[in-house]
Amino acid sequence: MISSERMAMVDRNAAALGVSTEQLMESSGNAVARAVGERAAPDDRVLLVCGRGNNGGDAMVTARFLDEFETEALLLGRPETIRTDIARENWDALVESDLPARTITDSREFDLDEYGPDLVVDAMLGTGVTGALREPEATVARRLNAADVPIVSVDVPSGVDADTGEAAGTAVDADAVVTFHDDKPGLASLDCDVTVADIGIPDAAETFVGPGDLLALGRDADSHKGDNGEVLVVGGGPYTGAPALAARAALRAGADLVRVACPVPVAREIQGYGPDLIVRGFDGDRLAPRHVADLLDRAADQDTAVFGPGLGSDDATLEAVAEFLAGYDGRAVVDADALQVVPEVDTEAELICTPHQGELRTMGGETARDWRERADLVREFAGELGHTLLVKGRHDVISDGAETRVGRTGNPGMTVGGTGDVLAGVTGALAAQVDSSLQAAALAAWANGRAGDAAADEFGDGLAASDLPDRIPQALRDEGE
Ligand SMILES: NC(=O)C1=CN([C@@H]2O[C@H](COP(=O)(O)OP(=O)(O)OC[C@H]3O[C@@H](n4cnc5c(N)ncnc54)[C@H](O)[C@@H]3O)[C@@H](O)[C@H]2O)[C@H](O)CC1
Ligand SMILES: [K+]
Repeated sequence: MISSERMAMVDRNAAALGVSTEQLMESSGNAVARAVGERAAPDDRVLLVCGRGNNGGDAMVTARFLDEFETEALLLGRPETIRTDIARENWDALVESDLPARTITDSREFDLDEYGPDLVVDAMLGTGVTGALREPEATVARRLNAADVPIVSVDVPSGVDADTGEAAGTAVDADAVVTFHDDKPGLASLDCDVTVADIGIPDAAETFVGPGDLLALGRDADSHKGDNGEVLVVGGGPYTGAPALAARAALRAGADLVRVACPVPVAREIQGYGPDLIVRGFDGDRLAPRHVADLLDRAADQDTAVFGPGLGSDDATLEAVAEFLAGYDGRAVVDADALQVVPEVDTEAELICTPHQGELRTMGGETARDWRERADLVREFAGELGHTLLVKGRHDVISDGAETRVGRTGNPGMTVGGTGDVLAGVTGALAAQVDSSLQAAALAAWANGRAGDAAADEFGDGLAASDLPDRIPQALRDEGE
């Protein structure tokens, strides 16, 4: 099963791998033609009702594969208003090839008897539908439903939400659906025959994080709690730079407000780094259990907490981390020494743990040289922990026990100290902006690696962790093909 949001991501990732949407449309249209071929008799009249989006584009391709039938393509709207280049090219190809193709702009022009079809292909709207069908689609759908003619829908019956199976108004009552790549959650509840067609999307488009995953950002902006997230970084003690790196990275990854909680001496030093960070020190030179109540208070107003950068591994510090997590029920990123308390702690919090392979072993997890084997081990361990794991390596493996993604950006120069702190900060910021922890962690690993690659272009193996944060914004942008 795949949601429409994820499908759009996979589609974009496939294009980044060199499998264009145009190629996918060709396969989709071909698959629909095969399904029609199985249902139609020779000389049958087949009417393809095409909308102006890519769903319609699929059926325009289908028309080229159905020349043994009496096929006619009907476009709802003027060709100039076709919404995508690839759909328009497929329409133009029909017209140029002198294949039967007509357009109507007004539903009053739609008279099914005029075509007398033995079968109708419904390609008015696919996953791009929002709300109730508008005109002329709504009237056309009603007339198709009223006629006694079999309907094969492309991807999803027009007007139906592929995620829920619901329709906000009239929707096509399909006899069969040819859906692409994977089954859609909304189709099961419909009374029709569903065929899933392989359209040649490589597995890599789902497994490897890519530019398509950026679609998780900035969508549904209205539905988010705080606009772009508030992050609390808890770190510092034996190390000063770590919490500052994480905090700066979180800002660059789009968090609106980043607060740092750290020992007073560390706070003084971080404040010297500039005006962007809101730093508040706690007494002493290490995190200790006496600080926990105040931290829980502060964390309650944040979207995410980032725990670990530079905290060290004093017994009292680890005890404080465990106490914090036991009392916290929000979303938190846990990194570095703080990771070792995770397996023992009983928490309501939703954690994203970012160990390297050594830290993973300390947590009780197993690892393997081969990334595919490692991905299986990480998925099992994430399932046992009940948290999301982002295991760093040449291939970063991200899993929540159910789904697994792999990030393959980055370079050997990134083994320098501090790049993990940057990643923890980016993860915290993205976890404050994206609904799914898995998605946030996957995107963070990918963007951090890209920032590292951009830094390596300039500095080679001499790159420093502090080169990364300012390269995060570009790394979170889709530069297109
Ligand atoms: N995902 C893939 O890998 C592939 C999918 N393909 C097909 O493309 C469609 C989705 O195409 P898209 O252009 O995004 O959207 P639609 O064709 O569904 O809609 C187009 C257009 O319609 C307008 N619209 C939205 N809501 C309504 C409404 N209620 N009434 C009228 N008009 C409406 C809106 O402007 C939309 O932009 C997918 O289903 C597959 O069939 C490709 O083949 C490539 C591979
Ligand atoms: K459709």
